Order: sequence, then structure tokens, then C-alpha cells
Amino acid sequence: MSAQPETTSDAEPAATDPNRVRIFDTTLRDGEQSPGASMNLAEKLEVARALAGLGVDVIEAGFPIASPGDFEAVRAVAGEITGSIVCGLARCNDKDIARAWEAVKFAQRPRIHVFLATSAIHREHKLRMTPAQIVERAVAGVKLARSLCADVEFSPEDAARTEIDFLCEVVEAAIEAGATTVNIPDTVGYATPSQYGKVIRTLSERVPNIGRAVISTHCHDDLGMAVANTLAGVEAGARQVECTLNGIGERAGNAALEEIVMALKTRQDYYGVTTGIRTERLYPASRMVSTITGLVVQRNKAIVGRNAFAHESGIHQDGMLKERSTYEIMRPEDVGVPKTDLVLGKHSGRHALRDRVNEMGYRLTDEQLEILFNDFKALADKKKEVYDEDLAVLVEKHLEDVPAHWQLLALHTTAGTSLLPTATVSIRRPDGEVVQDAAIGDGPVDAIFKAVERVTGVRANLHEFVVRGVTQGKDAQGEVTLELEVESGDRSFRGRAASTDIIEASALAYLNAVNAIQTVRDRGQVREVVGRPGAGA
Ligand SMILES: CC(=O)SCCNC(=O)CCNC(=O)[C@H](O)C(C)(C)COP(=O)(O)OP(=O)(O)OC[C@H]1O[C@@H](n2cnc3c(N)ncnc32)[C@H](O)[C@@H]1OP(=O)(O)O
Ligand SMILES: CC(C)C(=O)C(=O)O
Ligand SMILES: [Mg+2]
Repeated sequence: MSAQPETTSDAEPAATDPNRVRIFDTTLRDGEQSPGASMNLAEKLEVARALAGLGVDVIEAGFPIASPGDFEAVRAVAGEITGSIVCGLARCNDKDIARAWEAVKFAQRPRIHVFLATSAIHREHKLRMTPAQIVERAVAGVKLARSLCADVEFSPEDAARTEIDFLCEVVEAAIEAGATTVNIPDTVGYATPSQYGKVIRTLSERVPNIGRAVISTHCHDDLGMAVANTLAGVEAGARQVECTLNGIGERAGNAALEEIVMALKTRQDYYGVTTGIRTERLYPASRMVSTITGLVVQRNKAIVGRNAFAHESGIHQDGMLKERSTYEIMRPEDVGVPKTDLVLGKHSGRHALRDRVNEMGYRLTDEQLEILFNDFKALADKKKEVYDEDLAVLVEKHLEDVPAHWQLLALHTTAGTSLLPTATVSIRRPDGEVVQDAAIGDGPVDAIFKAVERVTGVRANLHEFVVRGVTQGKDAQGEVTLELEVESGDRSFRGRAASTDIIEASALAYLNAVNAIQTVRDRGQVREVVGRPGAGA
């Protein structure tokens, strides 16, 4: 075994500032261990570039002994990435360590990461080794790695379930053998924050040579506590945190990089530490990892989920419009999310509605807004989200001046392959009387038109009938536009209406055109009237 190379004496802030927390990203190694998340060389390189751009201190690029492909990927990352340390994982044996070194040796800043489980469960059942053999093997592995590389990390796998005295012994021996970072994995996500923090604090108090190494956290999310445990580790003195983008990783995943970084940044007042992460690149990097791995980010995921900066409740939206900090503790632009999203839905209020229609260029009186608000709530009860296009339809409906002489109150249709299409309509006449009638037709829409004709007595030929989706999603609104020609054939009247139910939209559009005809008749006018839905149409 050759003499140990010098420990890396980098002038990075991470090496000199006691309050700087190093971000060790293992998206390409532990993250890739998520079932179905394997990445090829080109994909790993792309993610590695994003990680370097993000400013992570260490990129764990893979486990070189795992496969020729992983070896090549780690080598490619090592050959290209500058700035960040590039690390390869190795079991505690000569072959793994040699292979890891072969893969990372051309990196500007290489690291070998050696691991060996220390808990009783792993010692007895998996490794079948005694505590003394574990210490001996760990020391040999670290020494071999240090003979090759100045920067060596040692992980006592399943540390959080390891007897604390034995853990202290192994950590001390690994540092003595040359480990420059000692990583304390909660491999199975079993720890709780105060317990994990206590482990880190105990190591820093009881291991005599601990000052020669950086203490690192590596927490899994089996009980949903990976980030909380990591932060407890930082509070207890850890100055490297191992994490992955979007929290991907073995089983329930690893601690999420974006959550740790933003917790440390947002609560700098509490933690008093910094990282070197360019946080405005978090969202793009998260999107990239999600696209490449195919692991979808849940909507309500902290920091990078689609809802992380979205507000639907009226009270929150009102607060946001008055002062952003009422309901947001971070600015979306600080994590690379384009902007806060005030989603209009069933829980929204008048402030948000007025703000949105103003943004869309409409100026409504208080009375118009009130009417719009009622229609909006009725629509929001049917639709999950009310889009700008939906609003435009509702607003225009109230800006039009076609009076609702005839108002549709209720509608019922039956249709099917072996039935006569039938429609029953209930309509309020201009004199206020409610009339019901029914008709059969070639289809349910034709039956509706005939029933409306029977009630209103307005005879016209349907000249044009167009249905189109005007909004997004399965619950999109359909808009019906139609044109009626009155019997003389020299005048046409258009009607338009929108609804989530196109049968209803057809009835409303037809009645709307009938109202336009009625308006002309009442005024004795002979010009064409373009009818759009009037109030109640
Ligand atoms: C907590 C973690 O995330 S650890 C990293 C987990 N990641 C992976 O396992 C992904 C990559 N792994 C692989 O491709 C394969 O498991 C390989 C190539 C590493 C090994 O494959 P194989 O040689 O066929 O062994 P296999 O995976 O079936 O079993 C693991 C062997 O390593 C031993 N082992 C496990 N951890 C260590 C360690 N840290 N140091 C030394 N030996 C170890 C096991 O005891 C077992 O040895 P045995 O064959 O004497 O019983
Ligand atoms: C290899 C080690 C660090 C690991 O991933 C774990 O223990 O979870
Ligand atoms: Mg792990």
C-alpha cells in the first residue's frame, strides 16, 4: 500500500467556513436506485451538468462496479465536470475500490466513497462478520482508498441502527485510516429527528479525532422524516448533507435536496448556515430529473411541486394580492418557478376574480362583478379549475346586450340507439309564465330545437351549427355557435353559449338566437342582430 496522498486542501468556502454546509448530491447513484429510474450515460451527463450548474459540492455519479455502463457514466462525468467533486461508490473490498478509482481518477476533484454496514442486523445476517472484522475491513478499505485518492468518504451503512459505542469506534478507526468525510446513513429511514441529531452530536463529542473529518448526513424517507432528520443532523454539527433532487432514491427515497437547501436558506435565522446552491436553478433541475427518470413529482411536493406556489382559496388569494408574505414564505423566482399562481376555483373569492378579469383587460362595475361571481361559482362547482377562457366566456355573456326574453329553466333529453330522441324544456316566457313542452327529433339537439320552437313560436331554419372546446381538461367547456334564418330567408341571427354540457350549450345558444330575433321584432328593426347569451340565457 502506498503512502497516503495529501488531503485535498481546496480553498472552497466549504472547506474554510464552519457555517457552510456541503451539498452532496446522490441523484445519480442512490436516486438511480429507485426502481425504474435507471439513466444511461447521456442522461447521467445531462443531469451532472445541471447539478454542477446548481452548485452542488459533490456529485456521486454512480457505483462503478455495478455495471460497465455505470462505470463509463461515472468516468464520463468525472472527465467533464469541473468545480464539483465527482465521487464513485465502492463496497469495502479491493475490486470495488479499484474500479471506483479507475472511474473517478481523471476528475478535477475525485472522491472515493467506501461503505460497510455496522448495525447488528447487517453484521449478523447480511455480512456475517463480527464487530472486530467490521472494524478491520473498514480500516483496510479506507486505507486502500486513501492510497489512491486524497478525498475519501466512509459510510457505516445502517449507522442509525448501530450501537452508539460501536459506531463511535468504527468512525474513529475510519478517520484514523484516512477518511476525510464520515457519513452517517439512516439507511432504512428508521431514525427520528431528535434521535438522529443525538447520534451526530454524540459522534462529534465522543470521537477524539472527529475534527479531522467532515460529518455527513444520509437520510432515507421511509417514515417521511428524511429532511427533518437531515436538518436535525445539521443542527447537531453535520456539515455535509447527502440528498437527491425530488427526493428520489431507494424505496421511499432520500432527503430532497431542494427541501433541505430551501429550509436552510429560508430559516437562515434559525440554522445559521449557508449552502453554495444557486437556488433559482432548483425548479429547472427538478423538471429535468423528473423527465429523464420518468418519476413524476407530486403536485403538492414542497418547493418544486406544481402547487407549491399556487393558491386557490379566496382568503389566501386576497391576502396574497394585498401582501405576498401573508401566505408565501419563499419567492417563486428564488427557486426558479416562473410565478405565483392564483388558481381560480370553487374556493376563490371576489378579490381574485376581479384581479384576474382586470388582467384579462375587462373593467367591470361592482354589479357586473357580482353577477359574474355568481356564474363563476356555479361553473366552479362543476369544474375543478376555471381557466381564463372559461372566464372570458362568462364575462362576455354579461357584456352582451341581448335581453333574455325567453329563459331556459330546465332541460331533459333522452336518446339512444333504440329510442326516439326526445327533449322536454321548461322555459319562462317574456310575460313571466313558465311553459313546458316536449318534442322528438332526429337527435337530442334537434329535439331540443323543436321543443324550443313549440314553446316560443319562433320558426327558423338552422343554418349553421358549430361545437368546439374552449377550455382545457376533461371537464372543458364546450361552446356552441349557431345561425338561424327566419322564414323570409333574408335575415340571419347568431346565437352562442358555453357549458360543460354541450347539449345544454346547444339549447342555450338556440334560445339566445331566438331572443335576438325577438329583440328585432320588438324594436321593429330590420338589421341583422348578432345574438350572444344575454342574462339568464
Ligand atoms: C445502502 C445502499 O444503497 S448500498 C448500495 C446499493 N446499491 C446497489 O446494490 C446497486 C449496485 N449493485 C450491483 O450491481 C450488485 O449488487 C453488485 C455488482 C455490487 C454486486 O453483485 P454480486 O457480486 O452479484 O453480489 P450481490 O449483490 O448479490 O450481493 C452482495 C454481496 O456484497 C456483500 N456486501 C454488501 N455490502 C458490502 C460492503 N459494503 N462491503 C463488502 N461487501 C459487501 C454482501 O454481503 C454480498 O456478499 P456475498 O456474495 O459474499 O454474500
Ligand atoms: C451507501 C450508503 C451511504 C447508502 O446509500 C445508505 O446507507 O443508505
Ligand atoms: Mg442510501
